[in-house]
Amino acid sequence: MAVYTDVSDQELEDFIASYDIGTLTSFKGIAEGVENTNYLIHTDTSPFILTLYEKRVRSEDLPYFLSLMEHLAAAGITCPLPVRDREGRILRELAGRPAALISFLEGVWIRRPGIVHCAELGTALAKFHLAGLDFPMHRDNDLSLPGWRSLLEDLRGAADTVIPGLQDEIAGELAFLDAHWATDLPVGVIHADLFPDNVFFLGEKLSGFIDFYFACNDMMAYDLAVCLNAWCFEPDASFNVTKARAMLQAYEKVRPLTGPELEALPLLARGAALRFLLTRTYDLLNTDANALVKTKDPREYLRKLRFHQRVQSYRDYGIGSD
Ligand SMILES: Nc1ncnc2c1ncn2[C@@H]1O[C@H](COP(=O)(O)OP(=O)(O)OP(=O)(O)O)[C@@H](O)[C@H]1O
Ligand SMILES: N[C@@H](CCO)C(=O)O
Repeated sequence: MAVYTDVSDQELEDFIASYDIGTLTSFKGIAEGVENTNYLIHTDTSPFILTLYEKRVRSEDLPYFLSLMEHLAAAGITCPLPVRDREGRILRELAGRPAALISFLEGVWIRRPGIVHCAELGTALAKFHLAGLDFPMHRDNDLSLPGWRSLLEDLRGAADTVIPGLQDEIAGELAFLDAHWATDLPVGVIHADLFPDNVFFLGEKLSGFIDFYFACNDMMAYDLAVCLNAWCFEPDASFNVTKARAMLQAYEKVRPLTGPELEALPLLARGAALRFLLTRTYDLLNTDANALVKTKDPREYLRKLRFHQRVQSYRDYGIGSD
């Protein structure tokens, strides 16, 4: 997360007093992340995370995210739990923004995930997908094809100021994905942003997922495609097929992929790479210089996209036999 919205000491003290969680002892803004404002709160009972929802999160979607966390926790998936105030409300308002207090999840995120972390992720992601199957609410993925198209329009040619030629390259990829995008794969609740900074570990054991604010109903294999991008490339931009194999095999032990899901993986990986290339380019061009936030590099996702464009089959990701 980041800090886009400042909260005064008095506002925060009053806010915390409306919960039955003890007295506020300290709070600080968390600089990590790019989407929402997060504060780490300590009371004399426990730590909590206070989130103020910013630009990409629509307040009408918040009940979906917060209920999903409750649903997952009830199904045994470790994730933060929304805290209810004295009137039983989860969703509040603070400093003019929608806000919620959630429990603090123990663990740390892994800066350089190894094979063992990728395998843990595969298992946990498959369990998450199974647990989501009976979640009764629905939210479309607003960052799929139509969302990518409007992001490209919003760039109004400015992508070329980030990387020369980028605007046309994105438009070409979007036209390809428009013509070939998968439509009939198994769907369910997906996390849609499962980067290493959203997955906590205690030692080598995965301790939980955070940051459900892109969660939606979409193709479950698309979630794997996001993870292939976010977990299986090295800092020198090379693809680590051993990590991909570990992740996919662990996933399939819990939820085997169908033939069409396997066939669609290279296409889904291209779509996932384009999604983050677009949002990163957009953010680079539109982030307020005063916000306490470190924007992320779009070039990384352009390289990943080009890698997936060259992939011949899902076997290039380390699974299946010739
Ligand atoms: N429930 C939680 N328990 C412990 N730490 C948390 C929790 N939620 C958030 N954090 C901390 O805040 C940081 C940023 O959170 P988060 O990833 O949700 O932000 P974001 O703005 O949505 O970021 P991004 O979308 O870029 O991942 C995390 O890396 C973690 O340090
Ligand atoms: N995880 C995303 C930010 C949230 O959309 C990225 O690294 O670009």
